[in-house]
Amino acid sequence: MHQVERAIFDLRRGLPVVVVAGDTRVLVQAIEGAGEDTVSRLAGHAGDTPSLVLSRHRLAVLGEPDARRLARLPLTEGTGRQRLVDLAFGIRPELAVGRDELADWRRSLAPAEAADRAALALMRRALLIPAALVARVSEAQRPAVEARLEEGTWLAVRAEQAEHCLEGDVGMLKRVSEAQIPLADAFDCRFILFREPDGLREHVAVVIGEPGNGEDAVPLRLHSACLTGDLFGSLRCDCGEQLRNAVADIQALGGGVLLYLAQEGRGIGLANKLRAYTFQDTGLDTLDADQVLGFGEDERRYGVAVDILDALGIRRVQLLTNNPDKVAALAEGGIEVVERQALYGSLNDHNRRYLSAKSERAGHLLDAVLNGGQDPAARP
Ligand SMILES: Nc1nc2c(ncn2[C@@H]2O[C@H](COP(=O)(O)OP(=O)(O)OP(=O)(O)O)[C@@H](O)[C@H]2O)c(=O)[nH]1
Ligand SMILES: [Zn+2]
Repeated sequence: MHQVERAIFDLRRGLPVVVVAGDTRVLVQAIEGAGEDTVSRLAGHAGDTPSLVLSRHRLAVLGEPDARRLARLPLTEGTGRQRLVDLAFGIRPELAVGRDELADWRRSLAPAEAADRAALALMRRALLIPAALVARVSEAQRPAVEARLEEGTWLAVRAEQAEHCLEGDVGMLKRVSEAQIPLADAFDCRFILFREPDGLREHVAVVIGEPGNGEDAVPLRLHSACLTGDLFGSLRCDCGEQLRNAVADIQALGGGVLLYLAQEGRGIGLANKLRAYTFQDTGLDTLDADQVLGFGEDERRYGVAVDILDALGIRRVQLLTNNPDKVAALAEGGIEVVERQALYGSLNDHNRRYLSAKSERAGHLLDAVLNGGQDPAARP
C-alpha cells in the first residue's frame, strides 16, 4: 500500500506514475496541472497515443446514454490543455468541443481495463478531478520507462492495489492523540484524533460527557467537514449551524459522540467543492454540479466512522441526522441505530436551493425546514 500513497502525492504534484497491470505498463497523469504539451509528452514517453479515462458520471454528462461504467476516450496527439479540461470537467462540453466531434469521440470509447480503473481510484483518493490521462507503454519505450523507475524519477504501483485504495483497511485506523477541550456548548469534551492507515486523512471523535457506559443508545452525530460552513458560517449550506446544534443537542441528551469526518464536499474535497459552487452559480443544483465534475451524488463512505465507533466500544446509537444514507451505512456496518433525531440549521435565500435539492433528489428529511412543517423524527 505504501506505493499507492506515494503515487497519490506524485499525481497531486502533476507527475506521471506507472500503473502495472499484469504485463502491461500504463503511464497515468492527472488532468489538473496538465499543460499544453502534456498529451504529446506522455505520448513520447509511452510510445502510444494517450486516452482520457472518464467516470460514468462524466460520460453521462457528455451524453453517453449507456454510461454504466467508466471508459477510455482515445485522444489525438495535438490535444491541448483546454480541450482536456472541456472533456474532463467543462460545464458545456457540447459547446466547447463541438457536437459532431463529441459524437465521434463517443463512438470511439473503449472499455476500461484494470489500469484505467486504478487510475480513477487514485484520482478520487487524491481528491483530484476524477479523470485521468493514460498511455500504454510500448515495447520500444519499455526500457526507457524501466530506467526512470529505477532511477526513482517515477514510481510504479500495482493496479490491484490502486483499485482498492478507496476502500481503506478495515480495523487499521490509528488512535493517535487526544485532549480535553471545553466547548462553549459542552464543557466536558474530549477530542480524540484517528488517522487512516495510509496517513492521508484524519478524523476527530469529540466525546461529550461519558457516553457508552450504560445500556442506552449513545447520541451520535456524523458530521462531514465543511470548511466554508463550519469555520466561516457560509450561507450556502447549513453545516456550521448543524455542527454547533449537534454539540448542544448531544450535551442536552446527557452526552454522546460527534465524529468530525474528513469528507469535505460530500467526499470530493474542497478544491472540487469550490468548482461545484461555481457551476451552481450558472444554474446547476448541488448534485448536477458534482456530476459535471465526474462525481456521483455522494462520494462519502462511512467505514471509517464504523471503525471509530468500534474503537470507542459503541454499538447502539441515537443518530442525529436527516440523511437516510447515514442510517443505512451504520446499520450495514453493524451499528444498531435505535433512533433517528432530526438536526437542522436554518433556511436562508442562499441555501434554499441546496436544501431543496437534497430533499427532493437525495431523499434527505428536511420538510420541517423547507416547509415549516413538523418532522416526526421518525424511527429508522
Ligand atoms: N459537493 C458538494 N458538497 C457540499 C455542498 N454543500 C455542502 N457540501 C458538503 O456536504 C457535506 C454535508 O455534510 P453533513 O451535514 O454531514 O451531511 P448531510 O448529508 O447534509 O446529512 P445530515 O446528517 O442530515 O446533516 C459537507 O461535507 C459539506 O462540505 C455542495 O454544494 N457540493
Ligand atoms: Zn457546508
